Amino acid sequence: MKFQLERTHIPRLVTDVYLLGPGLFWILALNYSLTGFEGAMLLWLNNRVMTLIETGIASSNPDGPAILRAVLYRIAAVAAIAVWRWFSSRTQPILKGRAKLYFQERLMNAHLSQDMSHYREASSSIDASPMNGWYALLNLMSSLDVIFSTVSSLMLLANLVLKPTASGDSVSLLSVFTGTDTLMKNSTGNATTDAGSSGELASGGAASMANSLIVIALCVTWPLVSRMLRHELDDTTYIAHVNNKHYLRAESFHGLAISSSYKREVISGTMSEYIRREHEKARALLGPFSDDYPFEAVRQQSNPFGAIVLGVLDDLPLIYYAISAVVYRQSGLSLSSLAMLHETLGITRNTLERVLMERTSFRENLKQIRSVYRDLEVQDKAGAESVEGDEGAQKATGSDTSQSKGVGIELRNVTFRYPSSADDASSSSAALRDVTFTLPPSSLVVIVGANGSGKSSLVNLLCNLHRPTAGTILFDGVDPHATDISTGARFWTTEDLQKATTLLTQSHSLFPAFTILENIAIGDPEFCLDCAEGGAASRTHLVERVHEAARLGGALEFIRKREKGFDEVIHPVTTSFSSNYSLAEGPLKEMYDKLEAWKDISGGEQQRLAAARTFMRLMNPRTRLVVVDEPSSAMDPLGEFELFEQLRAMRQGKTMVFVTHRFGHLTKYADVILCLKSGEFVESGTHQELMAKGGEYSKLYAVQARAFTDPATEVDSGHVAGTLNDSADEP
Ligand SMILES: Nc1ncnc2c1ncn2[C@@H]1O[C@H](COP(=O)(O)OP(=O)(O)OP(=O)(O)O)[C@@H](O)[C@H]1O
Repeated sequence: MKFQLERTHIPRLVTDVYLLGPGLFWILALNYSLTGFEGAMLLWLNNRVMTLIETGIASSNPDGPAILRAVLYRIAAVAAIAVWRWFSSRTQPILKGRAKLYFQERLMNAHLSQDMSHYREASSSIDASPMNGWYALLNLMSSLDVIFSTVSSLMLLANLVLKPTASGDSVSLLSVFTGTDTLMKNSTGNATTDAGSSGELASGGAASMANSLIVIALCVTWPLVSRMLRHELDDTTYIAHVNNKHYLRAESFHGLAISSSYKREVISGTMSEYIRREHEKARALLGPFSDDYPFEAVRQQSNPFGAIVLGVLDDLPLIYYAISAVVYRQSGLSLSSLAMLHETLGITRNTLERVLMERTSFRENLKQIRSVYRDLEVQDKAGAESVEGDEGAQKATGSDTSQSKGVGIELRNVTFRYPSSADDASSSSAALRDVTFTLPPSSLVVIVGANGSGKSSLVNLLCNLHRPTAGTILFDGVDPHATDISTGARFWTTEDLQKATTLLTQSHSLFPAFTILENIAIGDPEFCLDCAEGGAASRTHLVERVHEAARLGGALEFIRKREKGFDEVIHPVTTSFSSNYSLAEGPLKEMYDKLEAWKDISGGEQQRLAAARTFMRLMNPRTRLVVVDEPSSAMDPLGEFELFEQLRAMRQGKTMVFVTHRFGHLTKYADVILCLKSGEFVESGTHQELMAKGGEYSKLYAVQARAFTDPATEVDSGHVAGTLNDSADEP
C-alpha cells in the first residue's frame, strides 16, 4: 500500500519536470537510454572489426573494404556518441536549473506557510532541498539506463552464443560448444565455406540453447553470491555512533583546540596546556581504536573467504568455456572469440549486478520522491485554518484597526507545553501551568520572574507564535483559534493579530545581503511593498521613515559613522569558496578572506538596529500590541534607558508588555506587573501593591535594590523590601 502511494509520485515528478521543458526532458531521457545501449553497441562494433581481421588473416585473404567499413562504423559511432554527449551536456544544466528553481520556490512557500508550533513537528518538518527532486529524477533515469544495459548486454550475449558463423559476420561462440568452430577446425581453409554442415548446426541447436543458458546462469551467479557475501552497508539504513567515553573526551578536547568558536575562551582562560594534556591522556586510555567510517569498519571485519569464492566465481564462465572446449574440441580457440566472450561476460555480469543493486536504490529513490512531495504539501495547520477565517475577520469588530485602543488580553487557565515536550504529560514539563489573568486594553504591563519561570513562553503565546496546550487566550474578548459555529468564520485570525503585534526580543537577526536601510525597513513589510510600487517619492518617504526609526532605536549615530552609512551590507551572502581548505598565505588568501567577509558590529549596535526595525513597525497605525522581551542585554545603561523611554512615549493606543530582569525604570509606570514563578502565575498588581504584599515581586525587587545599597547599611532582604516599599525608590 505504502509502496503504491510512493509510486503515484513518480508520474507527478516526471510530469512536473517534463512541463519545465518538454524538449529538454526528451533529450535527457534519450541520453540515459542511449547510455544503456552504448557499451554493448561499441563492443559489438569492435567485435565486427576483430572478427573480419581474424577471418582475413586465417584465410590469407583479408576483405579490405569490409574491414574499412567496419572500422568507419565504429569511428562514426564513437564520434556520434561524443557529439551527443557534448550536446546533452549543454542542455541538461538548463533543465536542472529550471527544476532547482521550481522546487526551490515551492519549498520556500511550504516553509513560509509554517508557524512556530508546527515547524518542529515530525509530520510538518521540511527536510527536502531544492535539488532533491532533480536528483530523484536522475535516479529514475538511471533506471532506464540499467534496463537498456541489461537488454543490450543479454542481446549481445545471445547474439554471440546463438548466431551461426554461416552469416559470415562474426564468429559464433555456439560453435565452440557444439563443434562448429570452423576457424579452429581448419585454420588454413575458408572459414565461411567451412561453417559446418546443416546437420551439425541442427544437432547443435538444442545443445547451444542449453549452453547459452548455462553461460547466462554463470554470469548471474557472481552478482547474486557477491551480494550474499558482501560485508557492506551500502544498502542498509543504519545509525552509527561512538559511546567510548575516552574517545568522546579526546574528541571534545580536540574540538576545543581547533574551533574558532572556543578560541577566545581558551586563550583568555589559559586552557591550552590543560587541553593538550587531557587530550593526550584520553588518547592513551583509548588505545588503538579505529574510528573509520562505519562501512570501512564493517568491511575490515570480513574474512578472505568471500573474496576467494568471488574470485573463482568470477572465472566460472571462462572455466566452463575452457572445459567445453576441451571436452568437445581438441583444438584451440579463436582469440577474437575468446576476447569477445570475456568482455561480453564481463559487461553482462556487471549489468546484472547493477540490476540487483537497482532494486534497493529504486526503493530508496521512491522514498526520496515521496519525501519531496510530502514536504511540498506540508501545510501549516494554523495557516490553513486562518484562510477560512479571513472573510470573517473583515466583519469582525476585533480586527478594526482604526480603534485607538490597545488590545485587551485575557488568559483563562492556560497551560503550555513546547512541541518537543508534548509527549511528556507530567506537570513539570509544562512551561506554563494553569495561568489566568486579564490585561486591560492600552495598559503597560511588566512581566517579571526568575530564569525559566515562563516569561518568554508567555510572550510566545501573546504573540501567537504558539498556541496554548490547554485553556484559552482572548484578544479583545475573542479567541482567534475558536470558530464561530454559525458562520464557520473566525473574528480575529492569528494573522490579523500578528499584523497588529510588534515583538522586540534580543534574538533579532540581521538579514544577509540586506543593507542597513533594508534591515530596518523590513520591520514594516507592507509599507516597504507600498513604497516599492510607488516610485521615487515613495522611496524618499521610506528613507525618511527608516531614519526616524533609527533615531528612535538609538542607532542613527553609529550608522552615520559607518563607511557606507545606511547602504552598508553587514552580513553578505556567502558564495565564495576556495579549492583548497588552507590557502597558503599570499594575495589569493588575502582576497579570499576579504571576499564577503562579515562586517564587525557590536552586540549593542546589533540590538539598536533590531530596536530601529521595531520602531519602523511601531509607526504603522496597525500596531495595537507591543511585546518587548529582554531586548537590551547588550546595551549600555543609557541606551537601555532611552530605548524604554522611546517605547513608552509611543504607547498611545497600544497595549505594551515588557519582559525584563532590570525592571527598575519600568515598573513605576506599569499599570500591571505580572509575576511568574516556575511556570505559574503567582501575583499581579502595581508596584506599590506588590511591594506592600511582600511576595515574590518584592523579593526580586529587593535583590536588585541591594546592588545599589551601601554595604555599610545593608540589611536583610525583607527589611530592604519594606524600606523600598515605603519610599518606592528606583533601584
Ligand atoms: N523551545 C523550547 N522547547 C522546550 N522547552 C523550552 C523551550 N524554551 C523554553 N523551554 C522551557 O520552558 C521553561 C520556561 O522557559 P522560558 O524561556 O519561558 O523562561 P524565561 O522566564 O523566559 O527564562 P529567562 O529569564 O531565562 O529568559 C523552561 O523550563 C525552559 O527550559
